[in-house]
Amino acid sequence: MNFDYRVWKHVFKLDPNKEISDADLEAICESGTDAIFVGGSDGVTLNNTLDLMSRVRKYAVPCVLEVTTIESLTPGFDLYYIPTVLNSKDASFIVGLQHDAVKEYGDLMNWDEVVTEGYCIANPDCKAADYSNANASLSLEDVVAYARMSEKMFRLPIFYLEYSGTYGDIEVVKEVRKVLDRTRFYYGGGIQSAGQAREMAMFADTVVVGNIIYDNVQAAIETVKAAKG
Ligand SMILES: CC(C)=CCC/C(C)=C/CC/C(C)=C/CC/C(C)=C/CC/C(C)=C/CC/C(C)=C/CC/C(C)=C/COP(=O)(O)OP(=O)(O)O
Ligand SMILES: O=P(O)(O)OC[C@@H](O)CO
Ligand SMILES: [Mg+2]
Repeated sequence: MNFDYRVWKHVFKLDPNKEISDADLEAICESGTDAIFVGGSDGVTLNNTLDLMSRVRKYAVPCVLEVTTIESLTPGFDLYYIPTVLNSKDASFIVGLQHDAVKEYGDLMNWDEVVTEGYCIANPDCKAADYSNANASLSLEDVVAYARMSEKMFRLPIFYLEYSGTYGDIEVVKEVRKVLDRTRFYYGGGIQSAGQAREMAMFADTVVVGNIIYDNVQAAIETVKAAKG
């Protein structure tokens, strides 16, 4: 197990609001992926988060909570990924919810476990865009500027290009690659096959695979080797 998120090339994102059988969960956790992320954009509660965490914890794989609601925060994860939605029209999703959480938990926090993700949501039709009130109809130049801001202005550890639910534009991914050096480049959205995982992994540092887990677990598992090479 390697807990250094800076070397992860492939991660699975499990949604606490979705059912997964024990057999499929075992296959996912033992697939050779670098980490399991727990997160979703709706229906995430403390109960379903705790349930999924305890099931993933049976396996020797790093387990990360991607925090989308303050109610689902719980100890027990290896790392806490905190999104800031760079292209939100609502300051709550850029710094507001994070401010509320740090006010409440600041004294308890182990900052070594906290990793901030600069999210750029590029699929206007996804739930995450709706939930965070993002201006997700972006040109290539818009996305590249958010990537540059993440690294050069805000020194964020992660820039996350989020196409949740749809396969992204490879030309955009290629251009983002060119402007990121120290900030880690996460790509997520619509990966349904080994070929797509391999294509995105040529440019992104870390490939995130989500929904296909629930539709075709075998196809999901094949993305691991494809992304990690
Ligand atoms: C108590 C305790 C254990 C404390 C530990 C200390 C600690 C780590 C504290 C953290 C403090 C902190 C700063 C917390 C942040 C709190 C918070 C609520 C932040 C908000 C972050 C934010 C802007 C969220 C919105 C971003 C977003 C929309 C993400 C969605 C990404 C995603 C999961 C997309 C996929 O969704 P899905 O449901 O799968 O969608 P589809 O159905 O379309 O596939
Ligand atoms: O569910 P998919 O479309 O694979 O996207 C993965 C991840 O980026 C969602 O936050
Ligand atoms: Mg999903």
